[in-house]
Amino acid sequence: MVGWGRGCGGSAMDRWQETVVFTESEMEVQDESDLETFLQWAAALGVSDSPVTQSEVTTCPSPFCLGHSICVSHFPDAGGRGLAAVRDIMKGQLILRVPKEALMTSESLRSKDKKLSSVLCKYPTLSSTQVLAVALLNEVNKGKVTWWYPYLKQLPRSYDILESFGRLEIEALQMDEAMWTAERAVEKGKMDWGEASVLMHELNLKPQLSTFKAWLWASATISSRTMHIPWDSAGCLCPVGDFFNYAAPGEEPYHSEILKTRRNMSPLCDTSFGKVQNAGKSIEELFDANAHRLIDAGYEEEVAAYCFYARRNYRKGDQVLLSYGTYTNLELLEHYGFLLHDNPNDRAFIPLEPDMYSLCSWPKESLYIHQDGKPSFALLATIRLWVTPVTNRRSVGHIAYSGHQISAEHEVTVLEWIVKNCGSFLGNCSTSLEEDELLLETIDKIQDYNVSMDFGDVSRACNSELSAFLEMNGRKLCGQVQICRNTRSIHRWKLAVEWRLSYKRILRECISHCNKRLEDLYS
Ligand SMILES: C[S@@+](CC[C@H](N)C(=O)[O-])C[C@H]1O[C@@H](n2cnc3c(N)ncnc32)[C@H](O)[C@@H]1O
Repeated sequence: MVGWGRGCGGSAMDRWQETVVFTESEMEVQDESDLETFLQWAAALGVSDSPVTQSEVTTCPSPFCLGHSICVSHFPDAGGRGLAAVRDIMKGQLILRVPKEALMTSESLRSKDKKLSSVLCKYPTLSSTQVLAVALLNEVNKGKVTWWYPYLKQLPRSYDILESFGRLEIEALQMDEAMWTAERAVEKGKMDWGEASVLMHELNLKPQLSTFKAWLWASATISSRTMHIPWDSAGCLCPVGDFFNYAAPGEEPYHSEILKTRRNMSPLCDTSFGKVQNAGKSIEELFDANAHRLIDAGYEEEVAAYCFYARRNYRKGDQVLLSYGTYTNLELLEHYGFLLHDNPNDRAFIPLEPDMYSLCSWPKESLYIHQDGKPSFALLATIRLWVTPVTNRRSVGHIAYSGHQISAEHEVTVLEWIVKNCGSFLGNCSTSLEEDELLLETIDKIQDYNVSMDFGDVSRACNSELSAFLEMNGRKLCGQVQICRNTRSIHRWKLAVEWRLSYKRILRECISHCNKRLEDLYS
């Protein structure tokens, strides 16, 4: 348990600054009284679902409620701390409003800190995300005296985004594409930190707040919690608004496409999707006008607040969820440090012959397999052309491009090609799908760290992975082992194994999808 202000050595403040950022080996436990203090702080700033001014803020019915719609609650299987409906909520209703004064942005932090502002002016080449990371660490450096203290104490102590993955966790991803994404994220983190180090030194940050670990914390806070604002590409930290856990957006194609194009703007950027024309309307009119909007949330200039709306109906007690955007599981891991076991937007790629990529004009990223195992339109069309003799491709190209099979006989070749390639891809992985399932069970047992256990069931391939992992954490694998207690590291390893397993399951689905189609064609 993280001990706020307890234990010996150093001041309580030093320990807070250390634990808020660095605790890797211990369970995260949020203190209820801190949460209550934070919610009172937020309510005093006008964080509520009521379209009222700060002076009119009403008292909350429960210490963990904000306004009349939501309260902070815990959802162990769906994101941990989150927000629950305290009444039945209708799609489109306003559920939370966070005034601009309560948003933490680079601008708001700079404007109240002359030193930060003057030092930042000397480093105009830093990216807006680097600036926000430095400003955040600078705020943590102030300890209890910062105005943001109640909010900062609510931030997670550590994160599981790819940038924070170690060597073995990266290797556990197994697929080149994912390992490369993780390596790139780590390198980028190191580079960003290196570039900002001089500035942090100039700000006289405490040594523990200038380390790469501290940087990772700030960077992950920004990656997983900021919301889109129009005036700063780093986004803003939105107290209470950042307690909403994620639900994948619905499968409506129009919706998904738009979200996709907006995704690169900022994490949680989906939240400004579909802004309505608000000019000249009163606050009440604006809230009514939003009843039929599609979006979850966005910053609304006219009311100077971040406003959140229910994207569907909720029953009292349900978790109210937010769509941060359309993400594959790898993207969720990269930006948010979690994945969904049933993610409708997940996808898998199989290696194709180099010439196949140039065969059609579709981008490489469009040649994938959907989560339900169906090949994407572009992948299927590409394979249909590929298995066609070169001399015939010109004459049948238009059929392939239109998404139709060229002939039943030809389609058999296409489907057999897919089955064979998915199969050989799975066969080339260092562990099988079944071995990964078994390994996950073992990791679950390790996480139950009160027991000493037998690893007899783990396959040879997974056994070496398990040994390497335990050795890295100072334990030896010899039948019965004492359980390693680096819970964070185990959790990341588990995420990596879950990720590769979900990837392999897509390929297995693809094989059975193609086999079913083949049966139909043979019959
Ligand atoms: C914006 S915060 C949401 C609130 C967060 N649970 C908290 O306690 O502060 C985003 C983080 O919540 C977690 N999260 C959100 N949705 C999740 C989900 N559906 N499943 C698992 N974790 C989720 C992830 O750790 C993610 O990085």
